[in-house]
Amino acid sequence: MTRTSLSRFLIEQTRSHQTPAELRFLIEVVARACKMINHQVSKGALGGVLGSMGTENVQGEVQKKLDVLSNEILLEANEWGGHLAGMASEEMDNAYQIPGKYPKGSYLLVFDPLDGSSNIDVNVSVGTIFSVLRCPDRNGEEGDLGEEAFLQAGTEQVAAGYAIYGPQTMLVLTLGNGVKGFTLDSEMGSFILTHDNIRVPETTAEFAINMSNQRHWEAPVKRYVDELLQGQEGPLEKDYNMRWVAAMVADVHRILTRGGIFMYPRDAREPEKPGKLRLMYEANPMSFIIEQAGGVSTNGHQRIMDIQPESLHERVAVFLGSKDEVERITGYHSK
Ligand SMILES: O=P(O)(O)OC[C@H]1O[C@](O)(COP(=O)(O)O)[C@@H](O)[C@@H]1O
Ligand SMILES: [Mg+2]
Ligand SMILES: [Mg+2]
Repeated sequence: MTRTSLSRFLIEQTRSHQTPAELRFLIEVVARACKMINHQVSKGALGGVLGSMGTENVQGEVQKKLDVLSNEILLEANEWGGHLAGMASEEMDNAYQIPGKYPKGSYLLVFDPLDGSSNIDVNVSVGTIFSVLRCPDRNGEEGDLGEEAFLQAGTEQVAAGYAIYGPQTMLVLTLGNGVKGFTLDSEMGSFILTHDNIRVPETTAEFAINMSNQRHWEAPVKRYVDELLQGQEGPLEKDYNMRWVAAMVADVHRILTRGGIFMYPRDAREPEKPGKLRLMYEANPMSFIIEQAGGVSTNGHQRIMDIQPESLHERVAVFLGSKDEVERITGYHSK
């Protein structure tokens, strides 16, 4: 059986003029960093990587040792590539400019270095989410690459992907022409194409939401979940199953594999925030992947990828997955 590695796949993309060489190189470097993170994650207690750092990130969340380590791995791997102008991460207060005169590379990389970090210490799947944007053209002007350069709608993404560190380590990638899944062959040290054309089934009987927040939800979400729970006897006339891994990567990966709807609505716990998940690091890359796989992604009111970000660490409500279900709950928001 001939196997297509991620490198081979990317080379073919460049040969057929679908992916610029610089972007190919950037994805290769990110994939290499994900392999290194995978290695650290898999060491667990043996590597002394479990537990908290005792610090907080810009969003006031306690940082795990692996949050910080994964962030450092991604920064270091990408710092000298020449293809990037800057990076932004869930774990850094401000955007990071590649040292040297601006502009340098053509792209910007944004990432959630370790998603689902509450799962680390209990040995459940975690992941890395990333998104690639073009660096705005500044006509050769020098100076700091400010936060504004990153504030681009999700529709501007040129690539997005995630790595999932689970029973198998996989890299799922879109370059804007469908979604491919690569499984890490750890003996060879390479990602091998195993899922050629990932598609989200249009209908589903599975949902994912943190039910413990039910009393804080807004009316449309309460109504929809109540209908799901009524099963056969309710208006949707079928029984639904529920799953919640508490790592967006793992929940989205399941939806890409067998359909479903993922929801993290805004709620009354922190009414001033539009949701928990981060627009730039989580919602936009996952929305790009889901849409490229034939699914739908909204914040209940509009397509997530159409939202114009106003700040780097902006949050957003998320409803994504199988078309019929996402359209139903989005419709409930307008009633
Ligand atoms: O614990 P909760 O509130 O259910 O939240 C789970 C959500 O939080 C997140 O873990 C946030 O990600 P981080 O671990 O990167 O902060 C999502 O992956 C997941 O969907
Ligand atoms: Mg996350
Ligand atoms: Mg994270």
